[in-house]
Amino acid sequence: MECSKGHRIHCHYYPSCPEPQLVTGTIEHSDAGFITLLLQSQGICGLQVLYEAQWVDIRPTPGCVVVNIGDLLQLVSNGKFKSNKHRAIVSEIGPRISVACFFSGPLNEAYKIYGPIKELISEENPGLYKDVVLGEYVSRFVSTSQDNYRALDYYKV
Ligand SMILES: O=C(O)CCC(=O)C(=O)O
Ligand SMILES: [Fe+2]
Repeated sequence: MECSKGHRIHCHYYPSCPEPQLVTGTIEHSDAGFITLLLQSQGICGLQVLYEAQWVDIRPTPGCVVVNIGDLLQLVSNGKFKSNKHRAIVSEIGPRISVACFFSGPLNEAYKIYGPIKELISEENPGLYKDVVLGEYVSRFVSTSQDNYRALDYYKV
């Protein structure tokens, strides 16, 4: 599927803050691509995942990388893998660094099409998503990422 083609690396630096409850580090979102590998600096907790309507801390563990499932993997797996909602909060104890590597497919191939894998679709398991054209999907993601709506929602059958 060429999902590792065109990966991007984002480095985040969250300064410490005396009033962290007043500040957002990274707003609630799910990642748009297939998979994200996330490395966190040790000692300070910041990443939280939404699980059963609660924000759960994902503590940095030495030698471990967090693997986040993204919206495109949810789409091609016809919902078998579910992308997770997450956010990053800031801390009063000190600054935090995270490095995210996004595997989002060949982003320079605007006309690349992704859809639910045909072998996963049957009469009992109908396709849940329409095909997406990668360039259009990325534009939708950029224009919807500031609200609570995901680009993926546009492609539900
Ligand atoms: O800084 C973090 O732990 C999360 C960053 C993140 O979710 C992202 O870059 O998509
Ligand atoms: Fe993310």
